[in-house]
Amino acid sequence: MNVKTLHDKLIQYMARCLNLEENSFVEEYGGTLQVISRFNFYIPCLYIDQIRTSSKHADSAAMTFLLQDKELEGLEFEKDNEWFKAPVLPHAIFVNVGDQMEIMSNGIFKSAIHRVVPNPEKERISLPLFCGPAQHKEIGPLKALITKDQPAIYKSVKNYNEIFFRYHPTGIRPITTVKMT
Ligand SMILES: O=C(O)CCC(=O)C(=O)O
Ligand SMILES: [Fe+2]
Repeated sequence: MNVKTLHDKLIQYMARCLNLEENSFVEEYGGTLQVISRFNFYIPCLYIDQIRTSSKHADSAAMTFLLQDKELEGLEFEKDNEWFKAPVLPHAIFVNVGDQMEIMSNGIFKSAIHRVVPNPEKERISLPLFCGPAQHKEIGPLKALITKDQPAIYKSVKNYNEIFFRYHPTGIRPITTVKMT
């Protein structure tokens, strides 16, 4: 199964979980899936507290597929102000919800806040695939998820990656800048 097939299946199931027509998210993407891959190589590092704090983020993508280091843990997720370690599961693909899925689902699927804790002695690698709509496509909360009781909480956006990389280094959580006021 290739990445597009896996990705599209997953967002079809996610649409069905919300009682939506199964292609609702696929159609919001406008027919193009953009996949950006990155190879993360973490050198041994003693500045554990600084890196732990500065690496906190949620991904800009809609969905991230992440292949983690086969031996070394390091990834942690935040829930209710507590941090939880992602286990080392060789060859497993971790799936994260990113900001663009939070926007399209009108806040129902929350983007996962995570961070990486460096190891003082060993190198670590990871390979994320950031999947989302093409950047020229405007996306927003799906119409079927906007009601009188639950109005749109996010604005429609284009090129969210640009917004993300403008705000992320400043410490402002990028998704908060596209909230309805
Ligand atoms: O290295 C990891 O396990 C996570 C990397 C990550 O969160 C990212 O590249 O956005
Ligand atoms: Fe990430």
